[in-house]
Amino acid sequence: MALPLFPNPNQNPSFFLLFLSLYLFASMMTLANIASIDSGPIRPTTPLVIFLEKLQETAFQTYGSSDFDPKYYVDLSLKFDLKTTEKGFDEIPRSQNGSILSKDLKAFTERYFYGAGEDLIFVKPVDFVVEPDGFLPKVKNQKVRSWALEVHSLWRNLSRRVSDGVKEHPELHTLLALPGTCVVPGSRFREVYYWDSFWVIRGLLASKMYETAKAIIYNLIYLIDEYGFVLNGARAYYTNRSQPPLLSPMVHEVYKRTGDIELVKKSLPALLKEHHFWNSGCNHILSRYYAMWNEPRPESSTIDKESASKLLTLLEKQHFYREVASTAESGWDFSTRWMRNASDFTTLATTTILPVDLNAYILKIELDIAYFAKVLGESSIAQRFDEASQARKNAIKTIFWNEKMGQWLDYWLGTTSENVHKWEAWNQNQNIFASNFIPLWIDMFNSDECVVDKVVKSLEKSGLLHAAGIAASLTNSTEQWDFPNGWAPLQHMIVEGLVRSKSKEAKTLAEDIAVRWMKTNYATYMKTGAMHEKYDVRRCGEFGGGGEYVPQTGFGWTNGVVLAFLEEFGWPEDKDVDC
Ligand SMILES: OC[C@H]1O[C@H](O[C@H]2O[C@H](CO)[C@@H](O)[C@H](O)[C@H]2O)[C@H](O)[C@@H](O)[C@@H]1O
Repeated sequence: MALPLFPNPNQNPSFFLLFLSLYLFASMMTLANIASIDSGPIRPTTPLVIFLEKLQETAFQTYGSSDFDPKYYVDLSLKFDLKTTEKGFDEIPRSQNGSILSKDLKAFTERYFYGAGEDLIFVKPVDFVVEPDGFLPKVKNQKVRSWALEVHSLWRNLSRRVSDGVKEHPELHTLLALPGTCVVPGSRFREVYYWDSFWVIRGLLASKMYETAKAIIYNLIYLIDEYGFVLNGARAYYTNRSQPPLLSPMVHEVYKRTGDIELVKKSLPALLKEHHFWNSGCNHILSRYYAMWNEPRPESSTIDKESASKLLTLLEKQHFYREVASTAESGWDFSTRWMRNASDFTTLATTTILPVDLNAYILKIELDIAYFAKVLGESSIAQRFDEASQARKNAIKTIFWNEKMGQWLDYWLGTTSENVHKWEAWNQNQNIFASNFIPLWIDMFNSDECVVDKVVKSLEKSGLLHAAGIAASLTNSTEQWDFPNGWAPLQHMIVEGLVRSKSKEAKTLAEDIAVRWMKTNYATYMKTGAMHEKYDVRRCGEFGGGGEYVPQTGFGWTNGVVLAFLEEFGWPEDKDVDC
């Protein structure tokens, strides 16, 4: 969702006056959303999701919280129609207080459901070969090369197609009927995820698997055609929100390697729709995350209800649930980045934050649309998006850039009519997060030598750099997108931004970060036979993260970033493979 924002009057006095009158009317509308408790849009879910949530709740009460994964229940598919299943559910024997015996619930689920993930079929991608021609030419070290080939082979373990049953009877599944080959993150994430797909594609390109990369893009375009935007993931319970919008760079990267003009032709209308989803259409705009949902997330319903239990009124709970879903939309679920009070999860305030990274991604969409339009000879679209990208670039500079820190900072909107639309320095969140460096990924910023110089110095002394890469934040919280976790996407975007600049110092830093990350993954893989979605960045090579680890499956975006880094940097001769 987008929000018009005033320029900083100190930096841009002329813009300030120009927008003052236009803004008064718009701000009345905006304030209604921000100041009141939950007046936002809702996108209803399906009867199946509602029923599976009921099953999830029952399972939680019956089996208890130990090792309980609520998502498992909303991933089940039905053997019979919903009415028959509901009847079977009502017939489960219950004691006087309503409780159910474990054995009865187990018998019910076995009789009425297929297991989670059974509606996705393993496939060998059409373009997979054991050792692709021209695979990672810079990797000479034999030990590293054979590891890289193993990582490459993991694409077979992560590739799926949606079973015909889903296409014939979508009402029996929460899985959505994507048309082509899918690559899933792995572990409990059995379905396609939006932003994960970007790093999966980066790795597939290093693996020369162009057809699979295109199939992923066409799946995401299918979601835009069906729903108007790319969903968080390909499940019926994800239809109320998106995820960080990275379709345009996926198309750009694949086009660069293949020159496939058909791909660009088919992508452009979808990207225009997606851009519309993230923007209200007026000039000079910055966007925020805003889910169309104010109830517990179905895939985590038992957890969300527990978190909301200390809130007293329904309105407070609804407001909190929208913040939770909106934070999931950010991909950073969860982090103190989005909390007013770092020790109180119920103070999530994501919908009142203008996030640096989201706006960098939307700027990239605008730049990519302008580029694709030029390739296709659509000059009026090209011109419109050249202008839009200039406007957003200015807004990013004006609202987010902090000269003293050499970082771009999230901007917190006020909640009263006096302060919501007035730029104030103290509304910039001065805490250090990896997201404060993401605009460097955009060429408009990494081509500015003065900016790069400041950002490199700032990153070096930020405290985010550790033995295993870049931490998500400096706050030592229990939230997974905080210290001590380092995530593949953050390593990659920052490194790529540094590499694209002209600065030698930036390139050296990029290689240093990439090598730390690759060594961590190498060591973890040697120790455990897999790579994980995130790492404890304090300890080199030490597996760290929640969630189960599945040998030989790896994790989609980690595999992708490792292969992308090996392609870019090789394995420097003087770097030992051991941690
Ligand atoms: O389990 C519930 C949440 O799981 C997802 O979030 C995490 O995994 C995703 C897949 O790798 C990743 O894209 C995201 O950044 C992670 O935080 C899901 O995206 C959430 O919406 C969901 O509630």
